[in-house]
Amino acid sequence: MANDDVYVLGIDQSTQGTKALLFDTQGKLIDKAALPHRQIINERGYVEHDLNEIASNVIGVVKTLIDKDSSRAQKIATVGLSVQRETVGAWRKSTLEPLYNAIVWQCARGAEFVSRPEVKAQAKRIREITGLELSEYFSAAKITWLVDNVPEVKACAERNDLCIGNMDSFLVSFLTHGRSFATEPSNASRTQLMDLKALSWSEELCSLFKVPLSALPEIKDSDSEFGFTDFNGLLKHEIPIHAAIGDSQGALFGHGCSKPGQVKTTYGTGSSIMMNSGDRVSSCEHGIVNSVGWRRQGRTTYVLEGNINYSAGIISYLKDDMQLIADPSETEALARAANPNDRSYFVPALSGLGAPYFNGNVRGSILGISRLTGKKEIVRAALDSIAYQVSDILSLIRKSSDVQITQLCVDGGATKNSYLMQFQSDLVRLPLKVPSDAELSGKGAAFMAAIAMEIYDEIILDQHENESFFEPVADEKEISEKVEGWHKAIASTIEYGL
Ligand SMILES: O=P(O)(O)OC[C@H](O)CO
Repeated sequence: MANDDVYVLGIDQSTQGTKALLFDTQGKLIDKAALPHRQIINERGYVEHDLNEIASNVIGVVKTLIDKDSSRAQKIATVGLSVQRETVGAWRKSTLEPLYNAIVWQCARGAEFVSRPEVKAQAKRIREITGLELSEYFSAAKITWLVDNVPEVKACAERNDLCIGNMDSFLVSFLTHGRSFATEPSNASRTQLMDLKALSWSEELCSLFKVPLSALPEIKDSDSEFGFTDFNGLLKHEIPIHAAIGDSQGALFGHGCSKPGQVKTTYGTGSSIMMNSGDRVSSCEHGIVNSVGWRRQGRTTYVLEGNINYSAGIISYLKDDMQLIADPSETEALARAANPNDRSYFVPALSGLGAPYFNGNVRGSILGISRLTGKKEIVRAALDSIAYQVSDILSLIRKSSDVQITQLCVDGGATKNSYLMQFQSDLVRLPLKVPSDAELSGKGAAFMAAIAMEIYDEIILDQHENESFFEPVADEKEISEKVEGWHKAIASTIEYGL
């Protein structure tokens, strides 16, 4: 088959849904399909996903693409998988039958275990081994919960019939009908079970978190051949799954941030701010963690990352809960029309504050209101809070690394808001690059697979079309006064919350 007659597939299995993206040999996105899945949330706030529903959606999105043009069934040459991170499942090795729903990254059910004194006493050691703060956010404590609460998990472990893994290894198992069971370091580094330098499972941590080591997948390079699939007969032939990556790292790769010092921010419900930190694990400030970006052809790229609990999600809150707006697109005009003399701040601690404050008890606030403060000003303060939080994390990343940052690449729905993008650029004093393509995570996975298969040349990572830029223009003194006000607002909110 001539190389100009092939397509590359990216699967983006994220928290809210599953997408299939089809790229041509020039790397142009030619079609996509998406399916949502249920968010299963119980009265205790535990968050789960049905693994069978997700597996069937992966097939469903590929089917939609094939149904539109059946010639695609023989032209797709490879697939890369990008997945929500930390979410973890357990299934039978022999039948692939899930033993429980996947426990989603947002789910705090591991909190009791990580707060036990004997576990907390290991926090420093855990950080030394994994680069991560001890937290129920990562997969390890979620697995502990599965082992302690789902009898079949223990029983299958005893019979050597257990697989435990993140969404990448689950999909690899499912798509290859159990012939492969493998993960890679960008996902494994978010489990809190992987030795960040050795890139292997830590026996010490598996024992601490009661994780049966033999049930964990093999850790391969991110651009390895993970096995072959024909998507349950949808394709005319089996194709190699030639990349797997965590979605945030996939977006970094999709942005083309392949050099140290390159940074991206994703504006989702929360935000991940991530910098390529090169081939070494850096020492970093409290609030920032080290993870693996990817390992390709035997070479590891590390990243520094900070996460915000509530960033662009505040726009949905304005719409659904406060009912101040009918549609997110209204926020830009409202913010631009806001009174410049209004000094109100919106601290969006709707589910506590993440990095760098890490305070789960604090509740949100709106401060500094006056007769100047109305709907427009509240909307602007909410948008500004997104940019302030990103800027706080970026300051920590800057302190953690001596590599100079020269640009911030951004993605996610909120990048359409040019008021927000301009304010972000003014705050971080960096040019912002907004790509025209919205699907950075799936693109990153697809491109990684296609480069590994020599369908694309590495140079494709630097080729972007129709991107837009924002340059810092605001007066620096004015910005630093605003930032000072923001930090006072945060401090007062935390004081009240405690
Ligand atoms: O599915 P997303 O895009 O919300 O990303 C989830 C992250 O990977 C969680 O760490």
